[in-house]
Amino acid sequence: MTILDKIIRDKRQEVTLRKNLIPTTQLESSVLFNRTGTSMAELLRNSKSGIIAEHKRRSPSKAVINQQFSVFDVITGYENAGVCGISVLTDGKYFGGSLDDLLTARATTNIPLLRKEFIIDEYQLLEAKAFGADVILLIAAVLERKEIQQLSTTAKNLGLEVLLEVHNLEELEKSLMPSIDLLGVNNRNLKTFEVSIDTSKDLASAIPDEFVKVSESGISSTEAIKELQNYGYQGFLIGEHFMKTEHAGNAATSFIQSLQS
Ligand SMILES: O=P(O)(O)OC[C@@H](O)[C@@H](O)c1c[nH]c2ccccc12
Repeated sequence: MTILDKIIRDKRQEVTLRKNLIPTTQLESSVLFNRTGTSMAELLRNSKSGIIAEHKRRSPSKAVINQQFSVFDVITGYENAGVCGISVLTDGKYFGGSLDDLLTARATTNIPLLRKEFIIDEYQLLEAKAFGADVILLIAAVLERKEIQQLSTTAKNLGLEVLLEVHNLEELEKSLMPSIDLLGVNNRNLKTFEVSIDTSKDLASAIPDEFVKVSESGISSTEAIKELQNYGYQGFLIGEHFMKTEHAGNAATSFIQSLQS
């Protein structure tokens, strides 16, 4: 059993419990439910740097990254750095995140927020909306085409943008559909944790132009970004490289400054 299989097995149990705890009617009565946010896809299309910075305390591949920061400080720092979007991990068991982190982030900034989660059920889309997300993640490695179709259509109807994540050509080919806004290539194999930005380069030409191309994971240099920009990437999802420093916001600031110079 891969780590990804374990995460999904646990996620199914968790979602069943959550559904019993908080009915959908309660999620729908959140003051955030009818909020219209800014489009992350649009910001990325018009940005020079295209950074999506991530709030990430720990991960199965790295254990602890940073447990000290407050969500408020990280989000404020990222906003001041000039990022296009912020990704907030909400999985508790493997990443130490929570929906409360998302809510705090929402209370802190108007920048588009991605709910970084293993989504397998429409209930999680309602949660995303109720806790202030603008974008949701769907991972092709754990979903069938039909599920991607259903979840992305529901997300769009809720006013959420959809970032679809793939790791190889097969996942990409099964996932292309009009209800996807952003196409993310994860440079990290979620089954083996191997990381290579060649994954983004190899898949670039197979991604149709209507999708905003996002390269995810393992990015730690501005050179890598410049290279990926030549392959048509407009979004760059960076977690560890910022979160492992003394001050995530300052790290993002100097990174974006050196990208623009
Ligand atoms: O910390 P990194 O290597 O910069 O990676 C960030 C982000 O891409 C990564 O956290 C991620 C990409 N896809 C995921 C799916 C689930 C959990 C986490 C992820």
